[in-house]
Amino acid sequence: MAIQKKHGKGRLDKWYRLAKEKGYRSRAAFKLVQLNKKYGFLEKSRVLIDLCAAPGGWCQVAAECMPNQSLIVGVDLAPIKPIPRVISFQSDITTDKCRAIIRSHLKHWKADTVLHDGAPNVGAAWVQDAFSQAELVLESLRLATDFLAEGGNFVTKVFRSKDYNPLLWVFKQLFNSVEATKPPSSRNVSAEIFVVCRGYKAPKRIDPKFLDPKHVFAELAAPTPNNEAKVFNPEKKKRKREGYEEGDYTQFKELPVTEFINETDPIAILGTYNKLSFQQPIGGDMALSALDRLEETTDEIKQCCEDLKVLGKKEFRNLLKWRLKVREKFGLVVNKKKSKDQEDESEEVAEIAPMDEELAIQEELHRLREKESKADKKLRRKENEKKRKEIVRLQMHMTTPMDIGMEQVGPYGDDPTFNLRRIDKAGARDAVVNARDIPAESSDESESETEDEEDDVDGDRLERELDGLYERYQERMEDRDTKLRAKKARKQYETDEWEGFSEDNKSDDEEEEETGPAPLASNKPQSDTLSNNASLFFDQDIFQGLDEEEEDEEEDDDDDDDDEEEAEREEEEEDSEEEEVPAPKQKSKKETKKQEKKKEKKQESEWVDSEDEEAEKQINDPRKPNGQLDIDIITAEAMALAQAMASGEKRSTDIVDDGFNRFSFRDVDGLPEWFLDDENQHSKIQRPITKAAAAAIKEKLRAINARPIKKVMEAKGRKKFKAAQKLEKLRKKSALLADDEALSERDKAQSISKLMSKAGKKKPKQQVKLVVARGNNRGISGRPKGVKGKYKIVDSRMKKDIRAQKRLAKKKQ
Ligand SMILES: C[S@@+](CC[C@H](N)C(=O)[O-])C[C@H]1O[C@@H](n2cnc3c(N)ncnc32)[C@H](O)[C@@H]1O
Repeated sequence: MAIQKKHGKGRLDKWYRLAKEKGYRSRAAFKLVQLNKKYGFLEKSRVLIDLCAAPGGWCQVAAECMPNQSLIVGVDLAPIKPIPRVISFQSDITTDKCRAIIRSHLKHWKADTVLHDGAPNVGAAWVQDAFSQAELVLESLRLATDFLAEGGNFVTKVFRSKDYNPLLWVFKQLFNSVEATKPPSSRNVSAEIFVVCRGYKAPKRIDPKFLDPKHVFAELAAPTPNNEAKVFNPEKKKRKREGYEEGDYTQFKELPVTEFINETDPIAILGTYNKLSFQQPIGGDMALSALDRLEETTDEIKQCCEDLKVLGKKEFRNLLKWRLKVREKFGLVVNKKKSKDQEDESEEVAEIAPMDEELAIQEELHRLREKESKADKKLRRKENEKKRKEIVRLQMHMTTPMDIGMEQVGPYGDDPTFNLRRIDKAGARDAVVNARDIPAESSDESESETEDEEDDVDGDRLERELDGLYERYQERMEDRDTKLRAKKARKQYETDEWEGFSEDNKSDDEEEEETGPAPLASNKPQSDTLSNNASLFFDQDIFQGLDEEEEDEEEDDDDDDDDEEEAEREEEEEDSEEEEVPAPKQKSKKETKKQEKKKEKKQESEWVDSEDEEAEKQINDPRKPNGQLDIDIITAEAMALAQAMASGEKRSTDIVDDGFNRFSFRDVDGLPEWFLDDENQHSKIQRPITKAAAAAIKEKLRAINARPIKKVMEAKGRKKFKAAQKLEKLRKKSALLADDEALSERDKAQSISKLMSKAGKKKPKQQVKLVVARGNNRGISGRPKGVKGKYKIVDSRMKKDIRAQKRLAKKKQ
């Protein structure tokens, strides 16, 4: 409050800090922010009166939320420092003078909203203190009825007391809708709630009794007690919910701290009072007057005493502990070890001290239990997360880089074999098992030579293993079904064109095929074209260096090429200028180097890199690596022939024999091309086709055709990408909302669900506006005047053309 002195440190609650941060003059500002968030009355108001406005937090919020050029008038007993866009003055809202000033500011305008956040000032010697909160509310309502426009809003603070219901009744007579709410920024310990009255009925005449405190808050005569009923149904004791005690309308209660030390029920004091004062009452205990000088009375304790309403559990515990210490110091607590007689003497202490200790112990226990359960939860969450990730990886057929596993189980997992459990294909696993014996490259430069030699030996072994693996791989490749290979080649071709957004789109078929480690080309496999197991295998640390080496080599290569060019240039220069340059020598050296490199490259190129290159090769080269012809069976004849061979009906020699027939040696010299084209269709042996072969080919073609075309895939990819982007945007927005401390949990949830539903809605398709090319639009090029968005210029000619086209189409049908 404006006059009441605020103790900055004592009110360090979240809203206080937020208000400071956002530049609001009071934490109360957030109450209006939250009320407006819920009811949205500020945005709709053009004229607003803020009664009891000092220091001006509500006025600031109103100025922020109301439309430009709105009229905001703030009044308070206390002065209000100027606020942009706000007219403020000092007056008592219960007086006619205040009414007149407001009128002078409003002129002929009516107010859309009247706000009232007044509370009778406590401690100051004002006459206005005589008013109770409820009376002040009624006064503000009276003022509101003078200025409110029909349909206007009245927002007021009320305290839960016995006057609350009569007040609500009055509001309901004057407004269409009356809702009581407690914004999150209002302290729970505070009895205040806010009543939002909307839709002022603006009656022509208001019965003065409605706004007269004497009538509104008049006590109803107590009904005559039914003593007979009492005998049979004894009265049950009800909890007192009326709010303030009779005759005690002050909100701020202060107690000398000495009372807190002396009293037998410290917890009740902490719950009732606002402040524990260190000012010693006249004639108080001298020893206690030195309380604030005790070393136990830390600054924190003093701050806690300043405002008990903002304290948390921890602070209360600290205060209780401090009280115990002080009591001990002043000899108010009898030590447990002391004799029983003494215990009897200080009856009160024996009762209270253990209670405090027990409280402390209980709280401590509770805290420990909470901590333990938190740790448990965290562990469980972590494990669940781990499992979830694993499942996702499995589902997506993603390769698991070795170091992901390491995260959880140490640098090499539980098992020093790099945990290659998943490589279950015998060849690969054997190789890995052998490979694991190879010590990892040591970064320690001071390793002895013998260790280096060992490394070399192991390196050779690794080479051998890789050779063996590759040979096995080649054998498997040869055994492959041609159908699957063609399929893969096609797929690979497609993925070359459009990779989409999924990390791994391999089909099950492909994965089944990719059992062995992928061949190496340029030593380093490309993980996105390898099978899971192969990628796992090549993800091992021992392969990591190879990449760099290769890059280095490439770089060297480039350098070599450059050097070579340079050398050549130099040679030319030498020829012309007859200078003595060791270029030829250099060149010969480099040439040999280059040749060596070429040789190496040639060897490497034999190691087919990945499915990608393999597929390409298969497309371009009709031969397999072993020299056999690589023919895909794509016709029913070929399939029938293959079936006959597979079932032993025919042998390869029969096929060769069949090759020699009457069409084998046709004399085509001098024949025209058109004739040959036609002839070729018939000048061949017509082989019988079996039903099964025809069905197999049909099925094959169906499978090929079932795959989406490239454009469809691209469109799908784009759609997926856009959806992902949208989702990401939404995620960011909702995270921002969730972090916004100014919003209540309910508001946050509402805003987020609003966002979601908005995002779910499809944008309506933009309508194309048809503009007829007549008048000013005749013969114009470009956008016609006054037309926004998509448009299409049409004319009568076009209409006729379209009609003619339709007629033709109909005729053709
Ligand atoms: C809780 S504060 C208002 C805070 C204000 N809404 C804000 O956001 O900064 C209550 C105010 O009511 C004022 N007040 C109490 N009785 C009043 C009266 N009779 N006339 C005018 N103002 C009064 C006090 O001066 C005090 O500043």
